[in-house]
Amino acid sequence: MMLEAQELSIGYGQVAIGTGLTLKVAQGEILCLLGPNGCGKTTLFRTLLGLLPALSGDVLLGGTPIASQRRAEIARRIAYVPQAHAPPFPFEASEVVLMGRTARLGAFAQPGRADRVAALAAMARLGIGDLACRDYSRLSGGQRQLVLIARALAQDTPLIVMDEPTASLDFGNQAQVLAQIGALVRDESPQGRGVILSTHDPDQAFALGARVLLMHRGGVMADGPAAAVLTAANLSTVYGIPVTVETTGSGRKVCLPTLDRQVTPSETPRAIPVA
Ligand SMILES: Nc1ncnc2c1ncn2[C@@H]1O[C@H](COP(=O)(O)OP(=O)(O)OP(=O)(O)O)[C@@H](O)[C@H]1O
Repeated sequence: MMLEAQELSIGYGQVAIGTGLTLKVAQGEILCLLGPNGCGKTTLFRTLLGLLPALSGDVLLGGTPIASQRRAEIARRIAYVPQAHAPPFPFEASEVVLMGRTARLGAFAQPGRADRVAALAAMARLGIGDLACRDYSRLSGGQRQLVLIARALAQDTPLIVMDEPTASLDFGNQAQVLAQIGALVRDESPQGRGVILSTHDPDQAFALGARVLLMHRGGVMADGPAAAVLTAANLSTVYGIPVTVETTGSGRKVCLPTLDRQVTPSETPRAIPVA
């Protein structure tokens, strides 16, 4: 299963947020999307999932344009972990996870016992079995994020798209979730799963051994292995601050902003009017 986009333009109405976006991710791969606030990562995800129409270009899921696929069909191929928000209605956390099973069943189908078992197993795997009966709307931001990741696991798809999956997690849970993402990609079905995630922490791309797509000024600045894309020069250009990339004693690369030589904050990209 492969998700790919060719020369995609993304945006809202007549206003393009990004253009010329070409990317692909296959099972067994992690693609890490990095770019400043407001550069269009969430917009790109919503377009890749068929939730927002592309302004131009195609999104192919399993070789077929996503616009021609039914929602239940898409939900069997790709799960989405959005940024966690408080929902307007109270649900038990396990019911939220169960929605991952319902999504793949299609309209009117009811989840059965096997679906409930799968939902609880996904929660147990992420170490949040004890949250099953808690009111989701009263969980902390980080607990909600873990519930949404469990929902994606329960959906059991070959591809998962995660929008800043570690954003509201504490230090320990960030490491736990990164380890889970690594495991998901490696040890599931023979081909593994594919994951696309966005993050504001370039070190995570190194930790995951991910391929990186670096967004800048409405386009793709670079796409390739983390070590090739996350150079001091590229990071300094994209984020507008001096950055060095160093190697730790254990051999992992880390990115360090130089705090005493701050230049201008990275500017919020302006929308590109469609001609
Ligand atoms: N529904 C909408 N209608 C019009 N413009 C929108 C809408 N949603 C987002 N935008 C604009 O699109 C641009 C890209 O937003 P998006 O949320 O995709 O960025 P992002 O890279 O995910 O940001 P962050 O890193 O801060 O989460 C922003 O300028 C934002 O204001």
